[in-house]
Amino acid sequence: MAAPLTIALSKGRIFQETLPLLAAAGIVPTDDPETSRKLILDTDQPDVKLVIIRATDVPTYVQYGAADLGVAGKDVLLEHGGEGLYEPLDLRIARCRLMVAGRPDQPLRWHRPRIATKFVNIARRYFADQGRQVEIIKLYGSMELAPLVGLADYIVDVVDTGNTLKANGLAPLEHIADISSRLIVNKAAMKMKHARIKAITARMAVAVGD
Ligand SMILES: Nc1ncnc2c1ncn2[C@@H]1O[C@H](COP(=O)(O)OP(=O)(O)OP(=O)(O)O)[C@@H](O)[C@H]1O
Ligand SMILES: O=P(O)(O)OC[C@H]1O[C@H](OP(=O)(O)OP(=O)(O)O)[C@H](O)[C@@H]1O
Repeated sequence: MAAPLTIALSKGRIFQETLPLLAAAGIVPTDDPETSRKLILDTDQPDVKLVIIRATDVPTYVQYGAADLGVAGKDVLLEHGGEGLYEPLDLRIARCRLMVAGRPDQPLRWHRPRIATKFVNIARRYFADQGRQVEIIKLYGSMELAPLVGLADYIVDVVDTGNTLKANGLAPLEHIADISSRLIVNKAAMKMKHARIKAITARMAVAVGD
């Protein structure tokens, strides 16, 4: 009898892009998170469940072993810190870049410019590494608004096409990191359920062309 497994995923782009990779590992959800209100989804394998949570909560569930596996953006993992997790596979999905952005025409506050972001740890580390003093303002979304209304001088956010920045008169200024989503594994589960997790990782690795 195989060890039961719980996999943490977020709705939206990660769920959609993870579906074919899960299928390659022989796991097919029998509930759809976009239409179901259930937070624990069944799969075609009776011993494999999916838990559907906020993207930023995925590393926390896996860190504490509430889920054995998860899929999380590298941005979310850098912000979380990665404690209690292994990150065995780059799934190469939900690709984007973490950038500093701002209004190209905006007069800059040279003394401690204000940075609005939901990635406060990443931003603090990035500017500290460069010896730049900044004031970080924590937001939970729509960061692009902050420079438009004078809340901040710059933002730190993910950028893909650049359309959101452009639509708001902002421009990408500095590149912090290339981002993609990663398979993450609870460290204890990696020991206790090693064969099962290794098999899933190997099949997903083939599917992503690793
Ligand atoms: N525009 C984008 N293009 C490609 N990938 C993106 C884009 N925006 C975010 N991502 C990546 O996809 C992941 C999930 O993004 P998603 O928008 O589903 O969640 P979120 O809204 O950032 O999280 P939360 O709901 O916790 O606030 C992000 O962590 C990031 O790695
Ligand atoms: O460069 P672009 O292609 O315009 O993508 C960048 C946007 O994508 C993300 O938001 P998302 O679409 O996930 O909406 P959200 O704010 O609800 O997370 C991010 O916060 C940017 O606003």
